Amino acid sequence: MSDDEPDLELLALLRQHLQGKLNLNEEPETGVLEGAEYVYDNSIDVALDMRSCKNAAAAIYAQMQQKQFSSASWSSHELHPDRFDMGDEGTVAFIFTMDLLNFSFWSEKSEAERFAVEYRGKRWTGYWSLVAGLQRALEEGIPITDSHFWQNEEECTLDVLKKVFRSCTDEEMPLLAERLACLREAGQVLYEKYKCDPINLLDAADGSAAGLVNLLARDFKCFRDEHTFEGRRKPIRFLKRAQILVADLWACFEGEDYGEFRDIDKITMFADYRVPQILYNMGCIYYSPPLDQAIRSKKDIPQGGSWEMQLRACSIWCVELLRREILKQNPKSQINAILLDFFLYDTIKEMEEAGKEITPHHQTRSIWY
Ligand SMILES: Nc1nc2c(c(CN[C@H]3C=C[C@H](O)[C@@H]3O)cn2[C@@H]2O[C@H](COP(=O)(O)O)[C@@H](O)[C@H]2O)c(=O)[nH]1
Repeated sequence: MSDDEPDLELLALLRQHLQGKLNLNEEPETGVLEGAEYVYDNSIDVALDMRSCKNAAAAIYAQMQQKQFSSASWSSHELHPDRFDMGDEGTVAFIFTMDLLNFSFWSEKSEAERFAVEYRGKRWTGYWSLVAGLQRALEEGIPITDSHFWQNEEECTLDVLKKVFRSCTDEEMPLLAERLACLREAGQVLYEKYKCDPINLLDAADGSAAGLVNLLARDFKCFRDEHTFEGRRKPIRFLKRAQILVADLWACFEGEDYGEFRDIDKITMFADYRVPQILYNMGCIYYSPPLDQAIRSKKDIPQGGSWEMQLRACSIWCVELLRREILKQNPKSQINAILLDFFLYDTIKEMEEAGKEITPHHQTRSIWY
């Protein structure tokens, strides 16, 4: 659109504002917490144990203090991009690509046989296989974080994506075709609306975390993680990858530059398959017998079904209650849902690494988490 052409979308927004239908000065909301509480209030298969939540809040706070857990912990992971090495634009492109593809790494195979990426002399599984694959691809000269590449159907093929995430076992990364579709769609949307660069998306969000989450959900189908719950007219919004994208930017840039968001505390826990697992193992949430049995016997839990919706929403609500309890016990606490979530994810991974006896996470194969 040339400069002298009127921006019809902006004119429509201004007209609504002048008619009092829309307050442009109003800070945006994502609606995630409201939806989570609604599902929690209407859940029969997932419940919260308040006594355990109180105890867990105290234990978590003590451990976070002891570890001096902060947004700086993000960059301490050896595979996460170092923004000083990669440059600001390269880092934003990396994180955008990473959170476009940040879903569904779980495997039914053994540790030795499950999908794994070999990089820097180590075998990386789960989320870290994604990060390792991206880092390795860049080192091999594959422009995997460039949206022009994603749109090039001759160059960015399924075979190239298989190479990017090639496994050192016989198992391939799950949902590779779906991951390619996410890259294609994102490339197309960035071309149409954001001059091919996710930096322009950040500029459009104008420093609002909720605003950026809403832009991602509005413009990218592959970020629009919202689903109906038992006939409720308004969909329940989880927006997990849109939210973790904002959180990863905030943590990587330590709240400055491309990580500066005035309303970062509006971001909720990210409804994945790991945090519900640790909340269950801490006794904070518990399940109806049929759901408990299904998870323990590693049955597939259908995406979008009532059980899965309750699992995701009640976990968001549980982390919100933990955050409030921590604040009540420690009025000076600066812990937001992001740091709590990151800590819980890292903790369950450490427990698994240490061979601790933990019950399985729920198994839903989906592009949403
Ligand atoms: N709620 C939540 N979900 C998270 C993460 C992360 C990694 N975040 C890093 C950044 C800062 C933190 O300190 C972490 O080091 C991945 N996931 C999700 O888990 C699943 C992968 O599990 P597994 O297959 O076992 O690796 C998959 O759905 C993935 O999207 C998190 O932090 N919170």
